[in-house]
Amino acid sequence: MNPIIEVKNFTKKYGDFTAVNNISFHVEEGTIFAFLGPNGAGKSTTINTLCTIFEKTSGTLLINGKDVTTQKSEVRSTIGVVFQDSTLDSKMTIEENLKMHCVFYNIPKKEVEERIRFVLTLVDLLDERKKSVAALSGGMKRRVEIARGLIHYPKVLFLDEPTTGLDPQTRAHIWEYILKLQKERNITIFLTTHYMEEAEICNKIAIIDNGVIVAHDTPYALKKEFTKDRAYISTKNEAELEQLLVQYELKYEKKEGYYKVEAEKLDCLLQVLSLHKDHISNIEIKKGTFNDVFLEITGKKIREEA
Ligand SMILES: Nc1ncnc2c1ncn2[C@@H]1O[C@H](COP(=O)(O)OP(=O)(O)OP(=O)(O)O)[C@@H](O)[C@H]1O
Repeated sequence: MNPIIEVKNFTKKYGDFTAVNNISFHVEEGTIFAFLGPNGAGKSTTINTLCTIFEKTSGTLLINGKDVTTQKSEVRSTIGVVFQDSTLDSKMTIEENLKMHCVFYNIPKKEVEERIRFVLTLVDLLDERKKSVAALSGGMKRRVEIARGLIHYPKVLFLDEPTTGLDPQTRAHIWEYILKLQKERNITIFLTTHYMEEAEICNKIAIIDNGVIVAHDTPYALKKEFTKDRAYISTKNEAELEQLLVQYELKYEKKEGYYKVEAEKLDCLLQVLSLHKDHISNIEIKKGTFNDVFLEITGKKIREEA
């Protein structure tokens, strides 16, 4: 596949402070890429530099082969951006906001109507086009922002926390649109999120912490490397279970009323369970989660305050 975003040895300093420290990664065309990290990790700094808003300190950042420092206007015509905070004019209607954006992008007048229809159809808002933005729900506003980000038919769409602050149902809808854009339009999506279940939907994830990329892979590979499945066993004969766990070299922790056992060596675990089956009062096997991946790699939860 073709890398549409290429970042090599990117560093960004604010005065003496290094916010992003020599990171490299690439994003394949037509994929969904998630940039994950705790507060202050360097996500916005990277996204803003890729979108030509901030200047890099050093390194190379290319979008569709164009340099974000020396070919700004070529890059801008290739990308759409949806920021965390709404930048819609709430005094105007949906349609007026989109028309204004067409002017910014020098879209020929004869194409404006067709493009507005196209992008509003994508986010299911065509019938609402005459509504004032001030009257829209948070989820609808976000959909208008996505439509606006697509009006110049970009190849790459940047979404900075596209679903933050939205209720679960609206978040699910926004995701339907994101997946539709990828599947039907082959648009590359670069997003930041702190919802783990969203990161798991993406094709690739880069985890950034303190300005450094600490992991970069598919959700499946990251889970495989950084999480462990566990069995939670309650028994009526603790002495026997402990003796079997030791005998079969299974790592375990004794908790209040149950044993937490690492389920990596599945053969051994099954053997222990079969030998001990008459004493087991309850058993549950839990898969490792993406939260475990993040915790394992960064040593902190994605949002410490959450
Ligand atoms: N203009 C600036 N001047 C000085 N330091 C800054 C500036 N902008 C950001 N920083 C610092 O750079 C680091 C990275 O910030 P950045 O906004 O990129 O993080 P982030 O991962 O997007 O965080 P959040 O999830 O909170 O938005 C932080 O320590 C931040 O305080």
